[in-house]
Amino acid sequence: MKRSLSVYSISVVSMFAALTAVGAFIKIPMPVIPFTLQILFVYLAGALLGSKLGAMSQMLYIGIGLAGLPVFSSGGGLSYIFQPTFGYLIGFAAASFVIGYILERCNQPKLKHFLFAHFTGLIIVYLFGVGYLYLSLNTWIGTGISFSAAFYSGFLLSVFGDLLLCFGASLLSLRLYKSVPRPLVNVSYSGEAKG
Ligand SMILES: O=C(O)CCCC[C@@H]1SC[C@@H]2NC(=O)N[C@@H]21
Repeated sequence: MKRSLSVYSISVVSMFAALTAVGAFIKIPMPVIPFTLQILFVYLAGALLGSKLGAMSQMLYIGIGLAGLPVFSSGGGLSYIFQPTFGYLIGFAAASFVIGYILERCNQPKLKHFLFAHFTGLIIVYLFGVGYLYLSLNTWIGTGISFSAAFYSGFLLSVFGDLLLCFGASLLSLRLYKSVPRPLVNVSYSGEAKG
């Protein structure tokens, strides 16, 4: 069966790309890496849109930013791939995919499933983020940083806030999960699933 993206799924993918951009504007400046709300929408995209569309929303977000719109926490443009925070953005796409993938394997996900999926997503975001931060600062940026300093500024300073968001996103997903028609790829705009 050929699966096509419905107007509804294109709309929700675009909406989550836009919400992640809003999350980038809500930020608390910190040394090296700002604290932002982007990860909240990564959690929700994976949980509510599923693996493919969740990842698509984040890839759309990255694409819009690389195309030049200033939707990232420090602007946008193709050269953003050289920013030390670019690894987190790659992590967003990977994390939303994995969150959706985990939840697609649960028949009726409960709070513990959302918590587990979102926590896994958090680990993925930080693996990409801290790895890229360390690599970029020690190569093309040339500032030179020890791994413990990268771990401190790229993980420790923000992870507690992201754990709170993980909990909040899990509660919210539990409430909203049933109201999102599934599978989203072949749902018409009226919300009816096509055979
Ligand atoms: O340049 C960007 O737009 C990406 C910023 C990434 C910020 C990361 S996401 C995980 C961690 N939690 C935060 O609040 N900030 C960092």
